[in-house]
Amino acid sequence: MSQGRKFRELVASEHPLQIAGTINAYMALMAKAAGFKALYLSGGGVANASFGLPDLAITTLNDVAQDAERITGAVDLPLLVDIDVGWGGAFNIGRTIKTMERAGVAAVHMEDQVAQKRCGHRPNKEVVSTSEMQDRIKAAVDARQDSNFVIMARTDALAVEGLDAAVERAAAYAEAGADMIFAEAMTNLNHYDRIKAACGVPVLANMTEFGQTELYHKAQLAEHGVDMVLYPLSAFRAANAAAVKVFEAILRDGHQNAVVDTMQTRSELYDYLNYHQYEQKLDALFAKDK
Ligand SMILES: C[C@](O)(C(=O)O)[C@H](CC(=O)O)C(=O)O
Ligand SMILES: [Mg+2]
Repeated sequence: MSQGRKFRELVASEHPLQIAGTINAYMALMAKAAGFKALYLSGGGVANASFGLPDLAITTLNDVAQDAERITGAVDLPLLVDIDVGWGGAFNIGRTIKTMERAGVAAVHMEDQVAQKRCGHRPNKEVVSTSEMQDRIKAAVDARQDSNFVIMARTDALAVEGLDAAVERAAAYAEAGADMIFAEAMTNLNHYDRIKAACGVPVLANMTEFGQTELYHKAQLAEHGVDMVLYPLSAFRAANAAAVKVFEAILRDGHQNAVVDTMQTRSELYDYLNYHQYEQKLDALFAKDK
């Protein structure tokens, strides 16, 4: 079964499907072990973590594809990838879709912001016209090889044009061929009901922290028409705060004893990596004559 098909089946069977943001392959292994069934590669995360850059349209297709491929190479769960605005015109978008499919990705989300995009939860966003975004979607749909590969359209319009416009856009994007809708930066639970009723396809809610949207319970979201709940950077933010504490403690104390208890142990690390199995294989392959 293709990864796209797996993703679609999960969306249909989980109410709602919770999707874990995993900044790299090792995080993906941990999210799978914790029980998540679908994973996410954040565009902001690639910019921040892999490049030390802000989420402001600085990273490119190849940057994101490389990180995506590292995750799909390590974990077999379906991966949703943030492709920002698709990185160009129709043929660029087509190339993006083909590259993501080749990288083993299940689904992508592409947004209706202008090329100089911003984080969805920051001020001064601008969106392209509805018809321009419909063209982006048509180019993406046309380029996919597997008809189950998921093209999700994200609308950032709520903050720019208001709810009615965002609802209309969601419907227009589904009509243009988007399989699913990412309702970005909603400020009320009822917004999801409106979007869902208008577009008639599965809807994603973004539970990113410190943004415009309250951190709702998954059951509340499901009651309001949400099919997928995204936690794009939750583990990344937590790991970052932990790292800062460790750096500060080492410099302050001259040793790391005060923070060792907060660390994942060597044996836990090895469990996630299946380390011992690799070692045993080495030993079996290259047995030393004693
Ligand atoms: C989902 C998102 O596009 C991402 O890149 O992870 C961001 C998340 C964030 O900045 O908190 C967004 O919502 O724009
Ligand atoms: Mg993003």
